[in-house]
Amino acid sequence: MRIFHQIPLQRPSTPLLDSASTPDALRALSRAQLGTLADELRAYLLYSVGQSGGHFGAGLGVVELTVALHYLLDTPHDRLLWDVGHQAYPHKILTGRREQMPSIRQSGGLAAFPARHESEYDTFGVGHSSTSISAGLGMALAAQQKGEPRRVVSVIGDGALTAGMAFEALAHGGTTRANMLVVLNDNDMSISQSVGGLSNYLAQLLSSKAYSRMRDDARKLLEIIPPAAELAKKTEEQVKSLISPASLFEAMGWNYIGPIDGHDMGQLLNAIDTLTNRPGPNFLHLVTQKGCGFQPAESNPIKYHAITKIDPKPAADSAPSKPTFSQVFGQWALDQAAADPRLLTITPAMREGSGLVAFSERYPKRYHDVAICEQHSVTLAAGFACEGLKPVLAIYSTFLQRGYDQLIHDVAIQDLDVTFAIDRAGLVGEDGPTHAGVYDTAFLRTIPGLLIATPSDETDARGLLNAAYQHPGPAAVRYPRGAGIGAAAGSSLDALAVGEAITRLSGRGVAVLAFGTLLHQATQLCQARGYSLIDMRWVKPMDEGAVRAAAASHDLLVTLEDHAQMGGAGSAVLEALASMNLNTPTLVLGLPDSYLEGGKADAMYASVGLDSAGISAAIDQRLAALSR
Ligand SMILES: Cc1ncc(C[n+]2csc(CCOP(=O)(O)OP(=O)(O)O)c2C)c(N)n1
Ligand SMILES: CC(=O)[C@@H](O)[C@H](O)COP(=O)(O)O
Ligand SMILES: [Mg+2]
Repeated sequence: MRIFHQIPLQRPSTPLLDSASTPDALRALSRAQLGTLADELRAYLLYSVGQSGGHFGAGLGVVELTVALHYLLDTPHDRLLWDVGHQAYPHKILTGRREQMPSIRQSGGLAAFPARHESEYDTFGVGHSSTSISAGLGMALAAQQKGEPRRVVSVIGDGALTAGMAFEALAHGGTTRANMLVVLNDNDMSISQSVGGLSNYLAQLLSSKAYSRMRDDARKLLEIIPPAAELAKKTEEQVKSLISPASLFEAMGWNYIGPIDGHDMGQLLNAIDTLTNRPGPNFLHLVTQKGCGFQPAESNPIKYHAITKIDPKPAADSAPSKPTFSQVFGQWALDQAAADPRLLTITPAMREGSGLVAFSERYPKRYHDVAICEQHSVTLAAGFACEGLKPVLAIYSTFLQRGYDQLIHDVAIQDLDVTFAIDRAGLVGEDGPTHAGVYDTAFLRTIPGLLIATPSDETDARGLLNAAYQHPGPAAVRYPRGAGIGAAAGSSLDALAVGEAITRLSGRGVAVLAFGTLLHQATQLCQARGYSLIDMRWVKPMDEGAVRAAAASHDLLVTLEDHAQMGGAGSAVLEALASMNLNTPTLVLGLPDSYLEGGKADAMYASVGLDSAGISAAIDQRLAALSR
């Protein structure tokens, strides 16, 4: 295998890859050519992610696997599913999208993850983890019911396998006769280091005698396994007797083979050929390296989970960057933890993104990475709260969707003291619709007793985190990806008053009621036109006094939020007005009832009229309509 030390800035020469522009063309190559093809694919992947930015280490780790799967399967007739989909760049390159790769994650470009509308080779849309076994099983059982001969392969990482949903699917699949192969891509990494009992268990499988024997003896056998289907059964038994320890997966009804080296093309081809031609549920355990073939990513897979695009001429002295909301939260957690020994933090596998690296180092015993287990993270917090501790769950808005029942049933009904630090609220940009945090206000505000705060800047983020934390029941603070306006967050542990809005500008005619950081898109307009600007701060409890006063003294109310228009804070204002029997005209500005493809977040907001110009135009239009 060729090892790279730098990301090529020039398009590499890839003659074999050029000739394999579709899976059909790939399948015309000889087995002996596949190693070279993998090297070229890796070179192109490095180049194209350098041009576009995006998910990086995971794709590098499945280059050989991707080649082997498309070589052996009759894709797209046979179904190939990628869990999460952040490792699917090599798959996109091999399935006719190579020339578009530099556009991935950009407006009008390729989607960040497999997407059914993008290609017939993308059999299942993803972004969130741990869905591939369930969806693959559904496809395999459908093929059975329809009497269609079809192979189904789901590729899942060791991180994604930690989720309960993956185990629900394994438990079901093992009891069926579905013709399906699950490939476990075990690189001992999630975004951070893999954690938990499953990770320990997989490590045990690797260090078992059987694996050592495989490395010493069975490699030769695997290399000579005849691929023909009629010999599959026999060779499989031979392989199993040599390299398969009794495993949890076997106990669940899966025919487990492995672990084998996921970068060894010969072993991969033989094992996949054998197992995709064997009826019933099969499970292949691969050992791979995240970032494989790119030395800096091999040494630091956390840093290279995803990268920004390579700037060929980086600015000499760029201004110091503003802290992100995640960093503001991380600093707040450190400060609050120093003041209150009851505080602990929980993350479902998003330590880096949530700003908790320093906390995990400073307070290792009060820090809990529960792996990709959002449901568990919510109920775990409930358990801590029952014992008088003060759990703070840092969770992305989009991933909290997974823990909705737990939030209602385990936390809110029991009025437990859990603080939800909801990161990535609003549009997240390049990751696109699967990761948009634009539904949380709607699904949270229907839950009795749960407080919801929407800071407009860093200072308020801190003050509202303090308020949520000091509130003796469940409370959520939602804030967006990236940095805000750069307001000083300070070091105060003082709470902002619960349910109190603040008037930022007092004016006439129009009152903008803003929830969250989009407030700043309206500031200039309000100043220029003499409108009122009210920072609502809380969706729940809503400051009804402020709404009533604004309604009484303005001709038009405008609500503004980085959330779905339907069911969001604007809807809450409309409900408040109705309950107060007020009928002041109200314009609700939020995200439309559609899925927005990924791009730069600012441009995405602008495209739906949620930038200064769009807000101004919408207000003018409504004022004109009112004056008719
Ligand atoms: C439900 C859900 N929670 C969290 C994430 C964020 N996330 C994306 S990739 C990833 C790590 C996945 O690890 P693994 O499946 O082992 O793949 P690897 O990156 O190691 O190849 C996480 C936590 C997600 N996409 N979906
Ligand atoms: C695939 C996935 O879910 C994560 O890798 C996600 O892309 C991280 O997003 P942030 O960059 O916002 O942390
Ligand atoms: Mg992994």
